[in-house]
Amino acid sequence: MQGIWTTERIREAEDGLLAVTPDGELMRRAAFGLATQVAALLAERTAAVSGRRVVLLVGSGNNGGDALWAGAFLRRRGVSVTAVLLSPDKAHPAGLAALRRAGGRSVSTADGPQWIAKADVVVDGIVGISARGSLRPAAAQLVEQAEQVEAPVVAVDLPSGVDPDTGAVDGPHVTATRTVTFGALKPVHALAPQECGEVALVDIGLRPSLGEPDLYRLELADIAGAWPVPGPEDDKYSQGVVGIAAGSAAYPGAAVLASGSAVRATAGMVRYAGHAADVVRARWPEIVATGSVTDAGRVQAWVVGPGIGTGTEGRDVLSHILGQGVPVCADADATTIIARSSEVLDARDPGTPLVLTPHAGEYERLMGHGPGADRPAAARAAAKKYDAVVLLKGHCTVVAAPDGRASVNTPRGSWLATAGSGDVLTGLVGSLLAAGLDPWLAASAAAQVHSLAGALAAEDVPTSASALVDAIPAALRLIRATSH
Ligand SMILES: NC(=O)C1=CN([C@@H]2O[C@H](COP(=O)(O)OP(=O)(O)OC[C@H]3O[C@@H](n4cnc5c(N)ncnc54)[C@H](O)[C@@H]3O)[C@@H](O)[C@H]2O)[C@H](O)CC1
Ligand SMILES: [K+]
Repeated sequence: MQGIWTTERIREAEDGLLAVTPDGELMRRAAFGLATQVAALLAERTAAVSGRRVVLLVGSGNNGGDALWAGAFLRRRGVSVTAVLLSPDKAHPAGLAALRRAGGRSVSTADGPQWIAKADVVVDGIVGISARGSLRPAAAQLVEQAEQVEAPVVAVDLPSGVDPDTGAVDGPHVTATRTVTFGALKPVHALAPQECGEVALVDIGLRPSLGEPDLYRLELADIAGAWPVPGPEDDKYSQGVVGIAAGSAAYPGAAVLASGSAVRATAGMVRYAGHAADVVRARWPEIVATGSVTDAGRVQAWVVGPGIGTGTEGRDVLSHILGQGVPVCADADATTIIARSSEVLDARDPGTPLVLTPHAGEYERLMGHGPGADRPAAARAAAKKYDAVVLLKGHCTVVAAPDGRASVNTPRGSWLATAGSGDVLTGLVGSLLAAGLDPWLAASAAAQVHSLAGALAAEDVPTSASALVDAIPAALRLIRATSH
């Protein structure tokens, strides 16, 4: 799993490391890694490095210092380097001196546009982890000039104008082709993938001083290791039987999608219980379908909610399932029932794992306010309030556990914004809960498989939840291929 640390933790660790590292050494390590990445992009985009033109947008802090030192390193490779100084009198002195010694030039923001217009690559060294609030006018103007030209932007540490700890964007901001970050990933790198572009991590020896991550991102290899694969001694029961309580006679679709997702996700048995039994049975003959949850046989986990309605019958179904003493993934209508009358949760034995999968609107019903800009904090608050794992859906899905663990999913386009996509996700979560995975890991892995299947089903054109279900095996094959 990839570790992600907040800027506060990064700064603490950097201060510790700075105290034991020769003055300026950390910055030169960072800047050398940055220069290497810029040179690689020049070679990629213009088939040459020497003679190409790089423009540095330089703020008044160490982020600007990184950019200036990188400019000095690029000068050694024959690159023409021009630094546009936002605050000439506050630009990093040692970095600026190094750039000038190496034959680079510096200009004021007034001359910025003419140099930016001729750049092959623009380096955004305006602000890094000490950014506060939206970009100040002069910086915003420079960013707007850079966004107007063809040249790709390389962000130093993180794209300026994007909140380093939440990835929130408020006003003009850099959209980078590549972000070169130092020491460790910050939340922005996982929460704002469009603004960061491809993220390159430069090791500056920070990791040993960092301690436990604040956030995690599952790699495909982590999922490969977690996904249940039947062995010789397995049978249809031993891999975990998941029960699906979803849909109604009027709305069988959610039942078909959630059940289908569970069938595709694992080889274990899937039971369905509800009024859509005939439709589900016809579509998925593998499924043992009954008309009511009280008739359903033993399961190791339940999925409940999509299409069950929010009336007394839906509530009775939810209450019955919560009292079965097995992990439950409550989604859609079940979320609304819990938000309206949380005493329904009293049916749950303490310690019975519960996973809630709200989108922003359902989150608002659960919490009385929207998730806001800091989505890991929002998911953690809901996880604590409901003593449940909370999978907060969004472009970047965040999964938080009551113990504070939080993971950020890797979005792969927005193809999942299609009707029924949530039903497919909840079937995936339930299958992994039935297989006995830690509920936070189950929800985190399901979110990743869901987004991977979405990308595979879409192949860059709109897709549908049914196609998403059919793409689950391809997603799992891709994941398993990473572990060989
Ligand atoms: N510590 C190290 O040696 C290393 C640091 N690295 C790089 O340093 C930056 C963090 O540098 P810092 O000096 O703390 O601040 P910044 O350069 O990020 O920005 C502060 C600077 O920007 C101005 N500012 C703040 N908010 C805004 C805004 N909204 N609009 C415009 N300007 C803003 C503020 O006034 C300050 O002057 C880190 O990101 C790395 O790039 C490397 O990691 C190497 C080791
Ligand atoms: K930056």
